[in-house]
Amino acid sequence: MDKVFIEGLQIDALIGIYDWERRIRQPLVFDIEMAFDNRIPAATDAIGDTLNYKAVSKRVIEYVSASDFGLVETLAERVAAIILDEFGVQHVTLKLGKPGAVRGARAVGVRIERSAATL
Ligand SMILES: Nc1nc2c(c(=O)[nH]1)N=C([C@H](O)[C@@H](O)CO)CN2
Repeated sequence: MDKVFIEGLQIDALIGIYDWERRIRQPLVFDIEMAFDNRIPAATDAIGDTLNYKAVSKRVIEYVSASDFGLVETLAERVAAIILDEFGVQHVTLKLGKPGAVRGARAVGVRIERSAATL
């Protein structure tokens, strides 16, 4: 299946389990891959036939900026559900990285795969 992807989408959010983390905003980085049949927009050359990565990015930025979860697991799950529910995507792979959260690691975080069929 074809994919539409969004790579390295950086968004500042309130996230974390420690008291000091509840008082600051931290950068999060999203890599998102969404299954989509790109043959139709390729034939019509029409933006309306695409899975519009700008529209998805805008929605993810809006949601994550306003969120305040403790765990990256929770946030990743909610963002994946939004993509499946609101954009008619059948399958999504989402990596959520929290750079700088662990000294010595470039980033830590989670990678999840979710399907509309199993929601
Ligand atoms: N699996 C997870 N482990 C940890 C998380 C998390 O969200 N998922 N969060 C933290 C702290 O908030 C950490 O990021 C602060 O440095 C620790 N482990």
